[in-house]
Amino acid sequence: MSYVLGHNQYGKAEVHVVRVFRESRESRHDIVDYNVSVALSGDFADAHITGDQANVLTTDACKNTVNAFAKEAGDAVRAPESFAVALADHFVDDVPQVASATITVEAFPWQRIGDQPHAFRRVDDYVRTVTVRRGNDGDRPASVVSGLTGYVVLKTTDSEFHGFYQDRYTTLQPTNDRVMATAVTARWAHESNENADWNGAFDTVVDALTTAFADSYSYALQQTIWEMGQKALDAAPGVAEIRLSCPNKHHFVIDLSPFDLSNDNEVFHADDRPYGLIEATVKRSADVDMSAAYDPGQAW
Ligand SMILES: O=c1[nH]c(=O)c2[nH]c(=O)[nH]c2[nH]1
Repeated sequence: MSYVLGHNQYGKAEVHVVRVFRESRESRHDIVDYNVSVALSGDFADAHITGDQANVLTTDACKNTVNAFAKEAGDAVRAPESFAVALADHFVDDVPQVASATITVEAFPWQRIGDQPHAFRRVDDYVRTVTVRRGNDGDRPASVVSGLTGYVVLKTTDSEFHGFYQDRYTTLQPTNDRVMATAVTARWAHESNENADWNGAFDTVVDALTTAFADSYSYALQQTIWEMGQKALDAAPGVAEIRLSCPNKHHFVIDLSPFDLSNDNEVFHADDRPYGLIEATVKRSADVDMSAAYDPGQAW
């Protein structure tokens, strides 16, 4: 039998690097905290087929590159998007056998404590995410997808769910007043890989998502994420589409009648599983197809 080697990629995963920006010990410091993964494709078949490693840039060198770029890439390091673009450009432009690079970053947010110049606290509201993909075909500049995951939001009313399809397994009672909660995962694809203010653009989208969740009256989580996606596109003109993935974190009203207590949507069991999983993409037009930008490796 003869077989064919299909898509293959390799690199160092989860290089966790923290960069402190400081002029001196006394100056006001800033930090970024990134978990970076590198995946390279190209002329690497021999490494698999014959065991010849002549073309293999070691994953150890990939790790070293991430760490060195945390210093060398200057202000690009201040945003995970520009850091990932700098890394992708380096691997594709400077390592001849690399045909494409996918850089993914988890950026952990830190907040200054008060106005203290050197002290920070980790903020666990969400983890910011970035995927940058770059091929060596000049017509395909790096694509940039920003995002966040684990952003938990809840509203205590202004949420209804009724009028749904009934079959013989349907037992859910309709409601015109319920808690709605979710942990938002959102990823949005940019039209360009250049932005003078990636961090500001990220904050703009998060603010739009949050405000839309809070302000929209909901007849289903589906309707809410459609609102959230639209508001994000309204706020961020450079975003071509946004993908939302939102678990419905069910809150069930606990029956307190055995204790002669009323419960007018006051005491809930916060269930963790199973959960409804509601997902949607909101695009600027039907023609937008950004699928390759999200692909973890097969599309180039
Ligand atoms: O917002 C909701 N969407 C659903 O599709 C659904 N299904 C369900 O059981 N509860 C809910 N809530």
